[in-house]
Amino acid sequence: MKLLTGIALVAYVASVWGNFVNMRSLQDNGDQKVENKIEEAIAPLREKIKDLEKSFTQKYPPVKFLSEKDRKRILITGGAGFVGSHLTDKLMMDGHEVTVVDNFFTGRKRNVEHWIGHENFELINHDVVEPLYVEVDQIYHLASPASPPNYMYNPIKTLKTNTIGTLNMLGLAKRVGARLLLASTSEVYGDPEVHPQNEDYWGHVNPIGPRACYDEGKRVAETMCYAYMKQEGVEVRVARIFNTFGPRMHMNDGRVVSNFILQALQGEPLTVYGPGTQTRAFQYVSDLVNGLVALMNSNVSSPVNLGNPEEHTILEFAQLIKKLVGSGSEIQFLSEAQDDPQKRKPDIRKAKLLLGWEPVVPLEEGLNKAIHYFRKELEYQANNQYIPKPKPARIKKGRTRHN
Ligand SMILES: O=c1ccn([C@@H]2O[C@H](COP(=O)(O)OP(=O)(O)O[C@H]3OC[C@@H](O)[C@H](O)[C@H]3O)[C@@H](O)[C@H]2O)c(=O)[nH]1
Repeated sequence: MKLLTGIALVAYVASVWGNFVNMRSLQDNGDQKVENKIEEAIAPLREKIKDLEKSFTQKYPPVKFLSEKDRKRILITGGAGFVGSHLTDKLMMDGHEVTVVDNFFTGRKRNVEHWIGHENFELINHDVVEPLYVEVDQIYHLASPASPPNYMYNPIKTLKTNTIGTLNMLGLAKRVGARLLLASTSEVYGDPEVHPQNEDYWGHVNPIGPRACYDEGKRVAETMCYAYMKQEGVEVRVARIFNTFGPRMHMNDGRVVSNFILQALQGEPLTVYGPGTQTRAFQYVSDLVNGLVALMNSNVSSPVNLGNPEEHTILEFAQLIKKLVGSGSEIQFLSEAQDDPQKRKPDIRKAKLLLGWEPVVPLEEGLNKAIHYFRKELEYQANNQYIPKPKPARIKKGRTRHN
């Protein structure tokens, strides 16, 4: 009897336990399902938090470490512009401390935004027409509108930037003992009677034509450099920059490369001014930047041409861009721009001999990079519903403001 009762009791306890275990596992399964549902719901939130964390921890392009002795404090005027921002990238990545000064007339914060917050980088919104007080070892003086439509838009401002602005920067160089490199231009040769142009050629410039604000502005800027060198002992370098192109040219720049690429990409006619027989030679921006740095750090104080000597007519150039874009755009011939230089090609023997520099990026390779850049820009602008049309190199009617 006792045995039977014991067996019944054990059986009862076992069945109660079994039920309990079953219930627990049912409950566990339920809990698991709820947990899975919650996990599913919060997974996208977790991803969002990860993205936010990433955007807070700013990542910079890789920067070399330079010892105190080798690290220079470098000022770049116009450093948020097309050429200036590529120069900023190179000098930052080489490990220097870079201060960019720009008044954002043609420069854009976007061009240097990837450095904002970096301990070696500083961005100052300042117009070089006003004096500037900073402690630096080298000054790359690039500030000036450079495309004909931009520099003709406000000729008085262009003159002030190239004259007063250059005086201010030379004054700064003198005060702090810095070396100054002036970004001069092939436009100092005007509509040249010597071909190709070497540094000894004095040029052929119309002093009262529409281009004079820039051409003469840069010529007097060169004069100022050598006056400060002779009279005050300031170390100067003068780069005569020939036509340059590449990513970060402004959509509205109005120079031939950006105009043709944008027109070809949008299926619009490529606007050739005049018959298209005028010639130019185009260098890719990275070649120019390497040349500028080589010149700054050389002992060559006389002017040096920096450009790619591969010369093409503007019509050939239009056809090449059409081909590379794969565009069906027509070529449209418009009236000739006043005082447009008819031939231009740099003689770069001096740069080769004294700096060991010459361009290395083939034209088509550079153009493909620029085309890729402008294609992306168009997509970006389309998403923002705004596509600026390139301005033609015509003088604007009416009064412009200058300050
Ligand atoms: O849409 C266009 C734009 C320009 N052009 C022509 O293409 C040639 C090149 O014109 P750009 O405006 O690109 O440049 P430019 O050679 O006139 O001036 C440039 O010279 C060297 C640099 O210092 C400066 O960046 C800039 O002043 C000119 O003959 C111009 O008339 C066109 O045929 N169609």
